[in-house]
Amino acid sequence: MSGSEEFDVVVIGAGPTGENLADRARAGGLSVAIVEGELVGGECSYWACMPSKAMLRPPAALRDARRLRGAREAVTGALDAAAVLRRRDGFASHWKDHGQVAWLESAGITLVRGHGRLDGPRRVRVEGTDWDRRVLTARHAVAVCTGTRAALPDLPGLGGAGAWTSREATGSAAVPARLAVVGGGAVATELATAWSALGSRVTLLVRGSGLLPRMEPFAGELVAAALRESGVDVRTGVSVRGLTRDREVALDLGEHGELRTDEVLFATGRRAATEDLGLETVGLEPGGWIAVDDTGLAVGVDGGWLYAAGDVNGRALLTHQGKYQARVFGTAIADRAAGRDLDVAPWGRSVATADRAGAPQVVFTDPEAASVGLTLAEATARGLRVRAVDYDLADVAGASLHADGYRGRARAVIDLDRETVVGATFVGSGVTELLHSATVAVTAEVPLGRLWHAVPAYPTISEVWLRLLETWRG
Ligand SMILES: Cc1cc2nc3c(=O)[nH]c(=O)nc-3n(C[C@H](O)[C@H](O)[C@H](O)COP(=O)(O)OP(=O)(O)OC[C@H]3O[C@@H](n4cnc5c(N)ncnc54)[C@H](O)[C@@H]3O)c2cc1C
Ligand SMILES: NC(=O)c1ccc[n+]([C@@H]2O[C@H](COP(=O)([O-])OP(=O)(O)OC[C@H]3O[C@@H](n4cnc5c(N)ncnc54)[C@H](O)[C@@H]3O)[C@@H](O)[C@H]2O)c1
Repeated sequence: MSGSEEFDVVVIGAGPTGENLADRARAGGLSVAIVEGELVGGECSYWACMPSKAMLRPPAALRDARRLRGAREAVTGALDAAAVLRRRDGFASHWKDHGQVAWLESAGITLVRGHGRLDGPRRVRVEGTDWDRRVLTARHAVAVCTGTRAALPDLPGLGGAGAWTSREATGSAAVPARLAVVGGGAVATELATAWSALGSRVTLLVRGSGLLPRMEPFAGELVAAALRESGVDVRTGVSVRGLTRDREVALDLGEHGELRTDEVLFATGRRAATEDLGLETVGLEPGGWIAVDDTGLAVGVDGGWLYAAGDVNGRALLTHQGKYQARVFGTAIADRAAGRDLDVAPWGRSVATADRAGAPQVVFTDPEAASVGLTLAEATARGLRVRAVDYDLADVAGASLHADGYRGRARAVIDLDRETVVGATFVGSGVTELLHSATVAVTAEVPLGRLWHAVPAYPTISEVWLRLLETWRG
């Protein structure tokens, strides 16, 4: 089949960002087509957030029980890895997308399956499997929401070695006896944690000096110490020079010798999925991140019609930030189409200010690492006059009740001129749900004087807020 159809908005990529942007534009009264080349739901649903967290939660529950005298006595068996992976398969919807397709239909969004490419201003050419080509024309906007792919280093032997990316590492049905993980970011640390708990002997090969380099240094230090205690061989300052596979994989580590393993996961970052997107037809360079302004408009494209949201613009590679941008940019598209004024002052309705000032992240390692806003180093680099206030979470009553021998730490980064919190980091078991309180404090710019009246319930881990404020006041 071949044809040309017109919609108010055409979205390329139906991951969490594309779905939400389409929904907002539709809610604003616009007709919307969404183009998807693989599964509706994107990376997050099938090969990233959902399956990885489903693999991490059962081991975490088991660890929690084992950390409590009286409860640990009731834990008599071992983790059932096969059952964990079957449960994981359910959270990945068995890699089928009919649930999300039904949602698109209920929202009145037209799904066009196939690979989308820009074909000049406001036009998207789609190549499908059961028809040659469809051309979609957008009256108001095209939104690129194509996400990222794993970025692999250019190493001798990598192509033929059957190395894992995050896709295989979140989808494997078998537990490798030995697994090498290359990288030190969120993907590497979470998947090293998961596969180690499921029974693999894991070696973590980190090029830099520590883990989780985007967070406060103590986050990576605490996570590395716990990984080592759980049996993971964490090696820093190590680079892979090349690899070969016969029955097993041999990694050349240069002066650090050779490592033999059954599987190797490269968790070495992401690259924008823009290399085969027709960007050259609208004057942009293929292959890179698509830079946008705070309303989502692509920089360097005339006419105010091309938007990019989510991972593909490189602002914050997190599902919730992609969905946030989708809400903001989708509403801006509808407002512009209706001729309504935008609200572009910082924190206004039409701008994604939180990407730069208040993006939260939880890394679901053991201990969990949760952060929002700026680290001390980032705040200092931005020229802010700041002070870091630290507190040992083990000294909080709620934490000591949560686990025997609790280990963890908290930091608030205080803007000394405005007396507000510009960043916060919590590392410890059970801190994930604490993070949103910090996100509210940072994005609402709550003055410390008022935060003093926000009383945390006793005895919860949230009492760390009181301790941080007491430490600040001295
Ligand atoms: C292992 C792992 C774990 C993660 N865990 C978390 C987590 O716990 N929390 C969190 O917030 N973030 C997590 N992330 C990051 C998260 O997955 C991404 O931020 C999120 O998926 C980005 O959403 P998106 O919609 O922008 O892009 P994607 O989810 O990548 O979706 C893009 C969609 O576009 C489609 N597409 C691409 N090109 C085309 C084209 N030319 N034509 C048609 N369709 C196209 C793709 O098929 C895909 O469906 C994790 C990432 C990884 C790798
Ligand atoms: N829980 C979560 O929120 C979560 C979980 C996973 C991923 N994510 C997001 O997905 C994105 C991708 O995560 P990631 O961990 O893949 O990327 P990353 O960029 O955070 O970390 C990549 C790591 O690989 C290392 N590296 C890069 N090239 C290398 C090379 N050639 N050899 C050896 N090491 C190399 C880097 O030094 C770094 O430690 C991040 O933005 C992350 O926040 C979020």
